[in-house]
Amino acid sequence: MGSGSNNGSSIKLVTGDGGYILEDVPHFSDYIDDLPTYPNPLQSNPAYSVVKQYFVHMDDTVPQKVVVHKNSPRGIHFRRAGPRQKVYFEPDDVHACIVTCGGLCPGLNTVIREIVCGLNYMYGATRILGIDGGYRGFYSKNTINLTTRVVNDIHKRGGTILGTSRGGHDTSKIVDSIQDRNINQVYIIGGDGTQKGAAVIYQEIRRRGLKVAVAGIPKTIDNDIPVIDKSFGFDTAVEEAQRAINAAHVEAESCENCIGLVKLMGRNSGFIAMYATLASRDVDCCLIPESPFYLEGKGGLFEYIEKRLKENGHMVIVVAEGAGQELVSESLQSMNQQDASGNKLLQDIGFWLSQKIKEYFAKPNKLPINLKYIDPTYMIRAIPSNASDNVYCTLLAQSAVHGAMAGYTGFTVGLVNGRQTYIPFERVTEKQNKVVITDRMWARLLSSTNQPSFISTKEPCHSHEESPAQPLDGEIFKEEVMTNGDISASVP
Ligand SMILES: Nc1ncnc2c1ncn2[C@@H]1O[C@H](COP(=O)(O)OP(=O)(O)OP(=O)(O)O)[C@@H](O)[C@H]1O
Ligand SMILES: O=P(O)(O)OC[C@H]1O[C@](O)(CO)[C@@H](O)[C@@H]1O
Ligand SMILES: [Mg+2]
Repeated sequence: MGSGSNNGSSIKLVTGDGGYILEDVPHFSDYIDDLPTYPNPLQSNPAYSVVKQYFVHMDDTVPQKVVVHKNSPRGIHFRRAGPRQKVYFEPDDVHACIVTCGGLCPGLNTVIREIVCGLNYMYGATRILGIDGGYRGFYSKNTINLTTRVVNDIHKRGGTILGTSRGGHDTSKIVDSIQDRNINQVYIIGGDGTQKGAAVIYQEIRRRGLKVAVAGIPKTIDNDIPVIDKSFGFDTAVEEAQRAINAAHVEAESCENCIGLVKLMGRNSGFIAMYATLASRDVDCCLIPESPFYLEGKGGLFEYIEKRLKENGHMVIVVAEGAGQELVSESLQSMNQQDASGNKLLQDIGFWLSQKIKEYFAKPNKLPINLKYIDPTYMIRAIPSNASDNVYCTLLAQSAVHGAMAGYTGFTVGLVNGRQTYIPFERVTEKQNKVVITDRMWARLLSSTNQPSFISTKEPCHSHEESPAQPLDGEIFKEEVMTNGDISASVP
């Protein structure tokens, strides 16, 4: 076994036989000497002490890649999440806080609830503060006392009882507030931006030599966080999107030459649109940011709509909000506006597309059409999480609590190949997860909708700089298949 850190990266690397690499997460002992440890109170907890091997072995790790060839190196692993024999906090020492940042997502309240209940019921820790309204709440708002009583029913509600915001990340003010309040466990729930913010908070805490654990719980309705199998709330959102698609289908079927158009969320990644389409089977065309499309001419959207209406008398189109942004900018003046976090504000592709389709079919000799536009974007993320997401949120929250109690810090919890793990912040913030349009999942979608691929007949309307060329089976590349359908490739 060897250890060190990667070139140009701060990740703790441990190497082993057969090309084994552990991308480890930081621990208090990396920068604070001689900290006392205590036996894990779960050892005498009647619920857990009956579970054989309840504690995670210190050497347990989870491979990032489970599809391997006989000569493949063992590759990258992440530390397995779960309770450890020794903890770094006594129950009365713990002073935790929880913050939620970025957009809403089903399951936020469940994660908050389960952090509070996990700390209390598993570790006897009761001092837990809620930070009001995202990062800026650390230095501009009063805190909220979170007890098991306060959080008891919150998982049945959508949104976040703590409130959320974009922007306002002032690292020194946030860490000053953590230090002034004697907080020693910080649970940060949010998307890619939030995890970047959590990484700098961790670095500043470490620079100040504080015994404060920083744990991230990845949240995003867009499912754009890399490495992890999928983000919580995604399933719930896809399920809710079905209702809108179903309504569009019922409307479209009910009158002649009718088009039902549904806009779904997905700023840079079209996972919601893709999964909702695959699940529904009523969709004739799914447009996502990763797959450029065009309207006019051979192989274009209008030609396909005409064909489908002639064949079927109706059709359903699903468009992700980030799709075709270049097309919209070409015809409307692009304003290049950003939100408070610096995310590009999108033009309304759904409304624009509705207008364009109506204009096209209003021309002489074209089919007279009816178009029903449904925009359920905020509805799919403002609902409570479904049963499966509730369980998933519980496991994520408990994993975060176990990690912080065991002295790990600077980590994001995440499901990797079905196992709970601790992942270094850098791994989940270095890129965004996207639908790979040369992957089998997108091929499945194309074959289910029969839509044109919009590839090759015309120059793409926008480039693919961010997504590397993805090889299919049989090429000389190794491929890394994630359960969310992503494939990332590297030369052997
Ligand atoms: N590079 C960064 N460094 C520090 N803080 C950041 C960074 N990027 C974003 N943040 C902060 O993280 C918070 C959330 O970011 P953002 O609004 O991009 O949402 P997100 O976490 O990506 O969630 P989502 O995109 O799923 O809604 C904001 O308060 C923002 O200021
Ligand atoms: O709440 P806001 O700022 O309008 O956020 C909208 C964005 O947030 C997301 O839901 C991600 O959280 C995107 O899908 C969407 O573009
Ligand atoms: Mg984001």
